[in-house]
Amino acid sequence: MPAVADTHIVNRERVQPTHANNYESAHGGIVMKWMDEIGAMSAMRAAEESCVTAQMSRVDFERPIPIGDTARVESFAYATGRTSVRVRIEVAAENPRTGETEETTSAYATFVAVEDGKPVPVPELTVRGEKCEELRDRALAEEPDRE
Ligand SMILES: CCCCCCCCCCCCCCCC(=O)SCCNC(=O)CCNC(=O)[C@H](O)C(C)(C)COP(=O)(O)OP(=O)(O)OC[C@H]1O[C@@H](n2cnc3c(N)ncnc32)[C@H](O)[C@@H]1OP(=O)(O)O
Repeated sequence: MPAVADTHIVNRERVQPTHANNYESAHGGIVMKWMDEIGAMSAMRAAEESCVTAQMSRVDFERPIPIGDTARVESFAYATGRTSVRVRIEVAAENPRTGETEETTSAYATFVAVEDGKPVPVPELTVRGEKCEELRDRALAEEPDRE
């Protein structure tokens, strides 16, 4: 049975001029693509199945990520439904020389486990350890209302 900690994924992308908007920082659509990809990996760990993106909500672009910085994209699954997995995704700009970070972007996303394009049940997500419980509880408390 997968646990929240098993779904934690971190990836880094160096922001290159080809990723940029007209303001010398990462294009929002590119950041969202990175978030979608890493979030999907967390969902797949939780679902033990292939997953597709059903919803990306409350994408907050709080700070830009300048060209030359590293985008550190981090995600974890915090809840499951019958066939869906809910994932928290956070991005920080990281100075590659010092490792100093600043939070820039975040979102909540729902992925659905599929087989041949049809939703399939996911296992229960367990939570072990105080830190994971805290992350799960905060995501549940702060996630946007679901319809
Ligand atoms: C060789 C190996 C390679 C491995 C490689 C690994 C690499 C790893 C990197 C991959 C990285 C990819 C990352 C990009 C991922 C994409 O880009 S996926 C492409 C974009 N997404 C799509 O095309 C999905 C299109 N939508 C659909 O196909 C269908 O709407 C869905 C999502 C399958 C749902 O089907 P449906 O028939 O509506 O399902 P339904 O039975 O009504 O509901 C099923 C569940 O979905 C939920 N749901 C449905 N719609 C929504 C919604 N809009 N919002 C929230 N929840 C919803 C329901 O609440 C329900 O949840 P549960 O109560 O079961 O938990």
